[in-house]
Amino acid sequence: ASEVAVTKTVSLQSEDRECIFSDMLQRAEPHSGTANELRGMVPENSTVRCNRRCFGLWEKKPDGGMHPVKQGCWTHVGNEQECHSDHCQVTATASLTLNDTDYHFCCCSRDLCNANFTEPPPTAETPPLRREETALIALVTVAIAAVAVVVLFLGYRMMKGKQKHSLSALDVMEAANTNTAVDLDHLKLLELIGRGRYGSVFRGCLNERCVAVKVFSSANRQNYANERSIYCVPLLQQHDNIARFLGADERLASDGRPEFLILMEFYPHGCLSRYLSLHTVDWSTCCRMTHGVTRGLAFLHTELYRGDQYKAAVAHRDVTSRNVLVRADLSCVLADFGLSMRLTGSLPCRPGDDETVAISEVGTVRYMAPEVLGGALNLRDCESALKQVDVYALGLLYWESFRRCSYLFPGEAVPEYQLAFQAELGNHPSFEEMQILVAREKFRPRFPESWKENSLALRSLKETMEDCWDQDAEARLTAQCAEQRLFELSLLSTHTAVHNHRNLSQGLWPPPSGSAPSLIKDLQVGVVKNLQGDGHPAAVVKMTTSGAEGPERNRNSINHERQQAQVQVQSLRLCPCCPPGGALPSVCQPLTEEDLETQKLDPKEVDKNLRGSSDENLMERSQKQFSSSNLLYGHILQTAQVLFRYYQLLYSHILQTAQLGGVGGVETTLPLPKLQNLPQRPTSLHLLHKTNETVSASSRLKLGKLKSNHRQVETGVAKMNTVAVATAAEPRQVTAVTINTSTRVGGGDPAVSRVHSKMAVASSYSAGAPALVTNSLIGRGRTNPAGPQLEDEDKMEAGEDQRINLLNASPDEHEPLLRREQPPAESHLHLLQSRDGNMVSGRGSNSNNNNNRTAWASGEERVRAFDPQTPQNRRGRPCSLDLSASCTSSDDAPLTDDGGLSASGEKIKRRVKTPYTVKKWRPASWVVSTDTALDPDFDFGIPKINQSKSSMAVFLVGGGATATATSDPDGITCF
Ligand SMILES: Nc1ncnc2c1ncn2[C@@H]1O[C@H](COP(=O)(O)OP(=O)(O)OP(=O)(O)O)[C@@H](O)[C@H]1O
Repeated sequence: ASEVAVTKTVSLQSEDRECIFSDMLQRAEPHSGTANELRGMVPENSTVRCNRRCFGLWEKKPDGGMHPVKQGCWTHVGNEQECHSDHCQVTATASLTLNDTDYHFCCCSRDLCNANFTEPPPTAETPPLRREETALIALVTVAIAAVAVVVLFLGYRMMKGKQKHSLSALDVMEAANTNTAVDLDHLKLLELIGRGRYGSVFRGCLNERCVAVKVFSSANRQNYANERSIYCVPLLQQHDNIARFLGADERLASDGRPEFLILMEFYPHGCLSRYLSLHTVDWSTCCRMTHGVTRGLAFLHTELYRGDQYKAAVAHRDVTSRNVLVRADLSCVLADFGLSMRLTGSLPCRPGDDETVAISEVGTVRYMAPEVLGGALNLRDCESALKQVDVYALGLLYWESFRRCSYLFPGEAVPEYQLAFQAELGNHPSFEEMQILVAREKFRPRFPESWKENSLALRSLKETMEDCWDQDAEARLTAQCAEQRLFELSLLSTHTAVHNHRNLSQGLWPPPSGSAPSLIKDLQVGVVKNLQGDGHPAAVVKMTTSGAEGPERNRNSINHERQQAQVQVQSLRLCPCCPPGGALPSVCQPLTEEDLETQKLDPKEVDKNLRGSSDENLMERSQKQFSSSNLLYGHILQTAQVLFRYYQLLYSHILQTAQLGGVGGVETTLPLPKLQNLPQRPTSLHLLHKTNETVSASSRLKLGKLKSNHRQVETGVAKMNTVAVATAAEPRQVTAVTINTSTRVGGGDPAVSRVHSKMAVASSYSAGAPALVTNSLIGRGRTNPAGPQLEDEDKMEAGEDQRINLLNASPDEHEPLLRREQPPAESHLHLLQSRDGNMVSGRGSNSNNNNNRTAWASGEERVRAFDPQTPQNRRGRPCSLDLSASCTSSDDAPLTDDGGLSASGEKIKRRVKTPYTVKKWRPASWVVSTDTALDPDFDFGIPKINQSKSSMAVFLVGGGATATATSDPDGITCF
């Protein structure tokens, strides 16, 4: 036991420590501490004997010095591992701040180790932060994170942009069928050939090849990038009427700044305005030029899929005659896509945002559409709106072009070239001036004085221009429709179309021959030329039904396929309105041989024309139904079929008339040609004349400014509607039919036969069934809706200053371009998804026909784009100049082979009610009598029926097979 006690004592003694003792707080004696008491230890010289551990507490005085507060034995029972150090080391956790005084605590386990303290090592834990510091740190952290995110995002964007550019470059190579071998180092710039708003154009030489090089300064980089990216739109470069792109590059200019180059094919004639300022053009050239531009634009506007390639619809947004280039063969291409914009399924503009401004306020002021000038662009349907803007400018381009068409100014000087509105506003119209003139006053370029001639070509041409620059954007033609119109115009023989009129006006027709004429000319119906001739002489149906008297009558003709023309009338020379054996009325003149000649077309040539106007490049590749010519051909064929049937009936009627009227030498019964004899490829379309206008220029002005319904009425009825009625018998006589005009019918006394009525009747002598009801027009007046159209050439400033500067300066060069200095609208709009969630092929466009999408696989969209009856077409305005064909809906079955007399009432209704323009439709009535005797209630053969002004009716008089209404006048059936 004593040994154990000794061991314990030794052990206790070994654990004892001598610690410094002080207590500045209580001034206590060292021995007064509880622990010391417990252990019974006695302090020695401010030291105290402790059990193993000492401690010290120091405070930091304001002077910075550390003073002990308390030192002694550390008796805290805690972690046994604590305080085992030989040095009294202050730890972060043992430091605290009280009342702004820092206290340092330490403990240790060596004798006198608490006499002083040691600072914690620098790696020791940092003291806890204050709240403000923490908040600050958090804030800074968040800010840094945000900046990092932004930087990352921008970096991503830049990377994407670079990727895009490099992709574009690849596309460029692909599209231009070039490769990296195109070495711009070998490019030589030879001469400056033009200067635009965004760059200068040089003729250059690259590897022996003549090229055009458009050089953009760095300020116009965006324009350059946009133009390049549009050229790279898949499939675009395959189109014949889009300028050929050869490559793009950037390099350092002599001043050290970057400049950007676009290489293009060199077009020796330069731009269209330049060419037209130097040359006049003939009809076919002019048609070909304008048709080419239109074809290019139509293609640009069309959304296409071919295999895995997708071509977005693109709006050009700067269609001007300076942005059309002329090839050596005088065909034209669309160029300058610096402001162009991809249009896709989604709506690109949102009202109110900056992009919207970029979308709407671009272009050349002179060619800006009224809705752009007036800030009324339909931003809810940008795709359509932007296409309509293009078509407006296209109309102006037509005007500029055809004013230089020598064939439209026979016997007089062709006026100097003028830009649109140049006569009114000079070379540099301001935006405000254009706003007033075009948007507010609805003014449009005037048609030259000599264009008032109501020839077929001129009327169709003017109508097409007007339909392009219509104030109502939605009523404008689509580019596809315009293309079709131009194609049809190009098929017209101007010589006939223009000169016939004049010949007739001047009474140049030869006197009637004694024999029956082989020519029957329907002065109201128009012209149909068929392609497939067989060498037989052509026949022309000529029939006077226009009420307009005198030399200013409309003079159209129907010229059928020669096979048909041969239909047993080769020896017949008969003017249907001539009294038998009587003097030939002045209006009833047979066609001259010259006219006959002009009606004949070389089938090969026309075939070539047809082929040439198709999108054969694409078609051949895809073998899909893209080709417009196919569709056109469909239209043409349809037209020909309808007209041919009309011709058959007319012909029959004429023969019957001749028979009844005692014209000798004519067989009384001639079988109608069958439908299967129809021409396979008609060459031209039926185009209607109007009666000559008698309104004065001033009244035109007023009418034009009012953009009245007047024109709408006329366009509504100015086309032929052909209706085949009943089935049984062969038609014998058909009379027709004018509105607001006087008409000669039959072969009797002109005084009797003249019908002066709002409604004209064709009394039909028939074996029981009326055969044909024809409404051929025709009111008076003008067609130009927008403004005074007669150009007073005297007022036109002539002279050199009117000419555009051929090389370096455009009259518009310094025109303000109403575009903010921001990137021209990011043209890459969402591809497939429309805002309303529809996919490209599905989005409707509130009846707009401007959203043309072509599915290469089916061609269906393309078909719809051409079909005037589809809801996609604006306001029912037909593409074709031929009402009877173009307005026939696709589900209108063609007339049957048995003579075409089986059309149902429904079909009749549909066909008759197919308006030229829906909104502009005005009533017309057709009455067909099935009685051989005129009803006494008829006034000059016309029943007195109150014609509704808001509806149209077709009446079958006396014994018609179909009766659908009970309230009609007796004996008259209203369909
Ligand atoms: N590929 C080309 N071949 C021949 N001449 C060209 C070619 N490209 C342009 N030019 C000529 O250079 C002129 C300037 O063309 P550019 O496209 O730079 O300007 P612009 O179309 O006149 O004006 P903007 O660019 O402002 O619309 C054209 O008017 C044309 O005469």
